[in-house]
Amino acid sequence: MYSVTIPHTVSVITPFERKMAWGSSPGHAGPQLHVYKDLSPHSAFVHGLVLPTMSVMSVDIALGAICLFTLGLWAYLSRTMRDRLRQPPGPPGLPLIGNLKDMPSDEAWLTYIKWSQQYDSGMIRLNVFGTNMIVVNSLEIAVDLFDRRSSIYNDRPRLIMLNELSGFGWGAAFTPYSDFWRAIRKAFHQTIGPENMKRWIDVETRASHHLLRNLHESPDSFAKHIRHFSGEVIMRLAYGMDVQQEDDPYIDIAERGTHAISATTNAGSYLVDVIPILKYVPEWFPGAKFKREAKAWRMLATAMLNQPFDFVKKQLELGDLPLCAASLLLDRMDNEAQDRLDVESVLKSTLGSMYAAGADTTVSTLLSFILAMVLHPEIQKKAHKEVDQILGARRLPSFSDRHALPYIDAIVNECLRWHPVIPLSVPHRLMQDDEYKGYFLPKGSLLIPNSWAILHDENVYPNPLIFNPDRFLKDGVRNPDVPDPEVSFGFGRRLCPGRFMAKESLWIAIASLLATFEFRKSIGPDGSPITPEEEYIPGFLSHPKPFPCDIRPRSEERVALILTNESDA
Ligand code: HEM
Repeated sequence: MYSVTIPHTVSVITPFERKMAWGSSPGHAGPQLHVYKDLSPHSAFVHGLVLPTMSVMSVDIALGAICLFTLGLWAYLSRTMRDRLRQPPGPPGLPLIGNLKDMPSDEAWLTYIKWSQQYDSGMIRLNVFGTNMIVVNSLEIAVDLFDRRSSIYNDRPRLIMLNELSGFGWGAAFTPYSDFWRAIRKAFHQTIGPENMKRWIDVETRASHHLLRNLHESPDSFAKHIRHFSGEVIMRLAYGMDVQQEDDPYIDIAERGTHAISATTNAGSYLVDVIPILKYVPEWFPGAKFKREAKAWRMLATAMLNQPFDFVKKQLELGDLPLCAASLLLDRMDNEAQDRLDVESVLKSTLGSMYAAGADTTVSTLLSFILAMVLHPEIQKKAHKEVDQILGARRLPSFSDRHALPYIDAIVNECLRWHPVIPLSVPHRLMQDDEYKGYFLPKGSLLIPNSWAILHDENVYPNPLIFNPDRFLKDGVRNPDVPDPEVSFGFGRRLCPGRFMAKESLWIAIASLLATFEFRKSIGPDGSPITPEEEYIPGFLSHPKPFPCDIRPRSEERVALILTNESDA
């Protein structure tokens, strides 16, 4: 009844050998052709070796298919059940799509806090199309995983739209955990690490003076001036470039590049990140708009990476490159053996990442500062008082005043905490299976730190929704019992390498703005003040929605200070 075909490659093996034969050999791509000594019609059939005759074929196919299906289903269910039982709790989800329908579109961090309360767990597990996601809502767990187990919790997910299609793979924040990434981190440390920040004091102070002048000229364009401040600091510090005060072409490219990055990193924007095979859809295919967008963004990504670096090369040839991160790195890299890596790529990625990761983040925090000042005149008054005690209307602040202005430091901290720029921090990818507090965390899981939840923990920051710089002070000085909002800069080995620069730029800008300007509610057409809403644009990076604001110099003496400050001479 049966005809058995044994191909040339077939061998006869024992049950032990059978165990070893499945999937264990290098390069093995699936079941191999073997016939077992205890060959029974069905077992042989299941392994695809028997070509049955027509008379019993349909019955055998049906039986075989049922067996296969049952075995597969059993394996799938038992694995899923086992993993689910041992994984952190979370909404149950549906077959195949998992929690796709549960995923919150707006202010996701609030939904994650709610689930944490509902499931009484500091970590929540979600699954979308088979991708395991673990939202970390508690500082304790974040420290345990990202800091104490940092060697396995600091990779990044595969970002198809951003890295592979749009060409932003050079960005440090999106680079996998690798030697290349380590070289970039080292370059950051050598240029804007804590002991190097003194080098950039003049750059930051000068840009803050330009900010004051621009604001005096056109106060209604305050958002544009803040953006320019941040761009000016980074372009000068990274590439030694003195940018134009209006319409600078390099800032323009970098700005457009960062917009593209925001558009692609907003969670759920692109289906191709969930269904990678879509990457191969041709551009002309209906619905393949993402491919055409990616093509345009690739040009921006290349320009953003190369154009300012070409400027550096040109200045080097002319012997006219001032002290900047590029000049420091070129000096060091010449002296250090870095043969394994492409030195120029490391350099370009480091410098390009400064703008990509540093510009928008600083802008958002400064806009939150202005919003807070408009909403809380009493806090602004207190800040003015502190600044005036030290500076009067005689001079603008400098970094040497910092120790004497604790309230300004507290305002910077509160701006970072109140509306964290990245409320759900950049996802970290788990590099191997792990177990934590009895839970099984599978390799490849994406860990999403809920920075908002941690920075709004009532036990640490009472009344967390209220803007209150005093929470960081005790008897007028820094209260050591209240932690700095370092969490706003991320976690573990991926912790923001630009945080020292960010905090200094924020400090000098905020101190200078308070020394010279007053921020008030605008007056509406009916003559009554307009209270701006505390509303933020949804997205990966959180920005205040545009709001009206009346900005005026505090006195004529301060106008004189703004117009005649020394660093512009
Ligand atoms: C208010 C300002 C800033 C905030 C709130 C901020 C916040 C963050 C956060 C949350 C991360 C992700 C950390 C993680 O994955 O755990 C990050 C990464 C990063 N930041 Fe910042 N950042 C700021 C300014 C800057 C500046 C000024 C620079 C550089 C000039 C910079 C460069 C970077 C880089 C390169 C990364 C990627 C690090 C990596 O993946 O290894 N940031 N930042």
